[in-house]
Amino acid sequence: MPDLQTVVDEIHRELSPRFGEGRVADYIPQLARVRPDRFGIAVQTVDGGVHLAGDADVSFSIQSISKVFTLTIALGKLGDAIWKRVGREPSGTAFNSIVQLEREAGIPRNPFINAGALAITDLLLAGHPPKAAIGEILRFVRYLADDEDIVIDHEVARSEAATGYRNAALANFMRSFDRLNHPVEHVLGVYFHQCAIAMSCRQLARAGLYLAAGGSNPLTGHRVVSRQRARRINALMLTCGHYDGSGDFAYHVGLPGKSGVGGGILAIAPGNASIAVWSPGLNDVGNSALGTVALEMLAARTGWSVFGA
Ligand SMILES: NC(=O)CC[C@H](N)C(=O)O
Repeated sequence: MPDLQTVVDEIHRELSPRFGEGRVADYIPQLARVRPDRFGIAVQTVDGGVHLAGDADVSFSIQSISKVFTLTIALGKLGDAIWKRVGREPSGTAFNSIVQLEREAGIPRNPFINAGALAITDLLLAGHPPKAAIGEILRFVRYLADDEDIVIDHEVARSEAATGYRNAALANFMRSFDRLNHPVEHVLGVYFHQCAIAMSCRQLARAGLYLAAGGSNPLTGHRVVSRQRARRINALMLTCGHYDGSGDFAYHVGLPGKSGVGGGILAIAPGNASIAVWSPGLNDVGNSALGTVALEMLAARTGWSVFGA
């Protein structure tokens, strides 16, 4: 096993001529104006090592990566009952697709596509006004990362709401099948705020550590979920975490991962490390283009692919 800091530095150096590749999300101005040549990587190992390169301490919009954290909260509250509301199969469709919802009676394929995340957010609203649900999600992320400085970018949340016609359509459609218990505006409000959480690669890698370390955070000693639950969340990330690019991500990288349209990816090397990369340029399916390449290089050089070294 080569020295991890050397590996991370080499990936950063070798990719630097390609910084800016892909297409930055432009559906809201706050994402459209992010510099496309940003690149950060953070590797947080289960034994406490942290290896950073590039813009690893610059905050970005975690967007759909938040779906891992809301799924974890929902499982903690309701356990396997959540699977009545959302499936566990890859969708093979875009993250914001509506087509399967009609055929499948308003039950989204998995918790990582938008429709599935909205169903999970609806569950988190039980007994809470939207503000409290948002507070709970933020507190949980801070607890995971052991960092009270993580905040929500309210400008991003407002812009998401102003342009969120697709998400509103998905939520209304599910509501028409009686698959949401709370008002559509409440579900959307919470969802837009969870997407607007801003974190750096360093913070994100720390927040994901419980998934790499059998459900507890070895830095804080906190048990977050059971070993079995951590394994299962990783399985969902592997099969569904990159939408209709999940098969390709598994093929090239071989790690459970969750992408966000802000250009971040959280990847888990079970037993070894939690990894966050950020490069805002996206590929055709809306996943970070260079982020995926960086993780492919990391997995190849460390032998961390779950399919074998
Ligand atoms: N892929 C993503 O990161 C999607 C999140 C984005 N806020 C949306 O709901 O469309």
